[in-house]
Amino acid sequence: MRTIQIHYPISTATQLDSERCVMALGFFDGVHLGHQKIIKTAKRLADEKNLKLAVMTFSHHPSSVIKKGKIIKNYITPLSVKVKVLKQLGVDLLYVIDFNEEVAKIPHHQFVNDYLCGLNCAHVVAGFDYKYGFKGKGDMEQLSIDSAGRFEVTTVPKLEKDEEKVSSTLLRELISSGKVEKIREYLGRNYEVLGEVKGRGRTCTINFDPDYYLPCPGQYEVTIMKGLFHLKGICEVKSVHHPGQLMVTLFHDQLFDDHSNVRLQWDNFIADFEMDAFHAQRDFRELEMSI
Ligand SMILES: Cc1cc2nc3c(=O)[nH]c(=O)nc-3n(C[C@H](O)[C@H](O)[C@H](O)COP(=O)(O)O)c2cc1C
Ligand SMILES: Nc1ncnc2c1ncn2[C@@H]1O[C@H](COP(=O)(O)OP(=O)(O)OP(=O)(O)O)[C@@H](O)[C@H]1O
Repeated sequence: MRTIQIHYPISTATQLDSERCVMALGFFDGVHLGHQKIIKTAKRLADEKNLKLAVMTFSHHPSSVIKKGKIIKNYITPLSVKVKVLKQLGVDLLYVIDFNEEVAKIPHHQFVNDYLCGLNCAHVVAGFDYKYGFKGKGDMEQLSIDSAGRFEVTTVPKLEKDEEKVSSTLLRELISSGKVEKIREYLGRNYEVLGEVKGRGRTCTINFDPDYYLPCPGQYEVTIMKGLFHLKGICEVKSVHHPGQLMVTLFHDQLFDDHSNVRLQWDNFIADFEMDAFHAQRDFRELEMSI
């Protein structure tokens, strides 16, 4: 997969270097099951048309520039992780737009001209609620008008679960309320943080990208994974903590080399420190016995 950073204004060189493609549009934080539906739809079309599969996303969430509603600064999948997941989904070209105030002011028709037609799109795929262009004035109906027949448009209908849109917002609400065990139902995988382990024996430190969106403070049952090694433990998320670092107490000695790359999987919220928010999926006493 080729990753192409795009700074404003988009350069003619980038446009001339582009390859004919089917392009999926969105921020894709988490690359949840709704996002996967967009990307898989685009991949099916790309395979049928023998074109490259492209994804266009942003370096950081538009809310941090537009400052409308909640400003999203931490991510379920920081960009480096999003790149890994998109590559696994078979994406050939990843366009990462440096979303800043100038980009936010691009009118919808100019965005289509310069960033979609300009990057050789034969077919554009996005979800039912995708917005683009200054003030978010462009929507999927407008996209067909703005295309002016230069590319085809596929709108993917809403993927719901329990009559609710599967969304990054919903995932953030689950994570920030400690309901990490429910993430899998919306993400298609458990919530995890990629990082480096330091220390041996029963306690270790995990260093990771500080851009990750962390669960609410409390104690969590976690699994540290490296290849076939899966080690269970307890991780404390403190309200004031070293950004990008977590301590884990393991049930068994770990012998990973320092700075080994590991995955920290969030299994279960056990309790917050006052023990008044307690909803472990397993009996806490049973868990205590196993430590
Ligand atoms: C080039 C471009 C410019 C945009 N400018 C704005 C903007 O000025 N205001 C806005 O609210 N959304 C803008 N958006 C849409 C945002 O990317 C984002 O989808 C929207 O703000 C939030 O949408 P959502 O909360 O419905 O997902 C722009 C999108 C693109 C691609
Ligand atoms: N549940 C869903 N069903 C269909 N399309 C979706 C769904 N969720 C997101 N999409 C589409 O996926 C692309 C990425 O959207 P975006 O990154 O805004 O995801 P989101 O989950 O809606 O995020 P947020 O909750 O922060 O608004 C867009 O084209 C959007 O329309």
